[in-house]
Amino acid sequence: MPVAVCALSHSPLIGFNQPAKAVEERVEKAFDHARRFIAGFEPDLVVLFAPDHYNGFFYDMMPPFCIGTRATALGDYDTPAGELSVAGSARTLAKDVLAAGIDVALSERMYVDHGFSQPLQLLFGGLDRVPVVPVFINSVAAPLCPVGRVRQLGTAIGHASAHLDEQRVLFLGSGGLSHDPPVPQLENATEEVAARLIDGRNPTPEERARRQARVIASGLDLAAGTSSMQPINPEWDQQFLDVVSAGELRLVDGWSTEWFAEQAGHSSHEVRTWVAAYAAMAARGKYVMNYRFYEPVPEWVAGFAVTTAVSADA
Ligand SMILES: O=C(O)CCc1cccc(O)c1O
Ligand SMILES: [Fe+2]
Repeated sequence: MPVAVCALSHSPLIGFNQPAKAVEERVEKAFDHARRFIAGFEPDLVVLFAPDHYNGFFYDMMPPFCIGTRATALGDYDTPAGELSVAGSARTLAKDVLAAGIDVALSERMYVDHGFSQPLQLLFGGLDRVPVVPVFINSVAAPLCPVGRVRQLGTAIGHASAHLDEQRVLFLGSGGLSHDPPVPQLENATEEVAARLIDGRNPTPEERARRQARVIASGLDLAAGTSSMQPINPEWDQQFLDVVSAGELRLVDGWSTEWFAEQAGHSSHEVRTWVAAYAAMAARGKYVMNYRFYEPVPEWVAGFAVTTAVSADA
């Protein structure tokens, strides 16, 4: 039963902010490579690990991780809105992961944002092109669980995936790497912002536009060197890719939550989605990262990486 991985950064600023033409072309080539890799693999199930940015998950009920048995994309920025084709295997995976002792939450009405919809759009051409199990990994709403727990979640999903009806499973991770976009934090938030983080579903179009304009502007500032935001950290990003490439995922158990934010910005926790995807892969046997692209793209507020991996014995 073959398995494969694709893990890549996302940025909702793609299509809004224009990096240098050469940069954009290199990223587009990386997307092309990922698309061809996936088309060649022909997955009959995609397990998609992604974060949320206070669009679908709020502090009124914030789980460390959650499997959606149904899911709807909200259509933030210019990503598509609508239902994902969630596979029945979502329920099986939730049951098996719980049985393995990992307390994953379950949602029959999961709302997801660009973290999920962008890779589905970019790699498959839409939200409903492939059966998917959406797995939310909290990567912004402090307090976060130890990253080692995310590794264990990935491991449990990997083991459980071996018993599904679907034969060809792609583990897809969406997020990271180093970046620090202006995502608000509950600690020292104003009353108004706190209310939005606790229960901010269904913002008015004006509210959403205002918020998105602020993030878009932050990318232009970062690129212009006029930002007070934490910069992208290419060294940290390359080291993270080295660890994943070497299959040394256990190292993440020693990485503190504070260390991520200090080194690579608050949103660097989105690499938790990579940890889960690669841990799932590792649970199915030794893997080889057969493609690795990296480029810092300040206009998109992202250390931008695209990787794929296959089983070592494939
Ligand atoms: O809209 C938001 O709150 C944050 C948007 C955002 C920006 C850059 C990179 C990301 O990964 C990301 O998610
Ligand atoms: Fe993100």
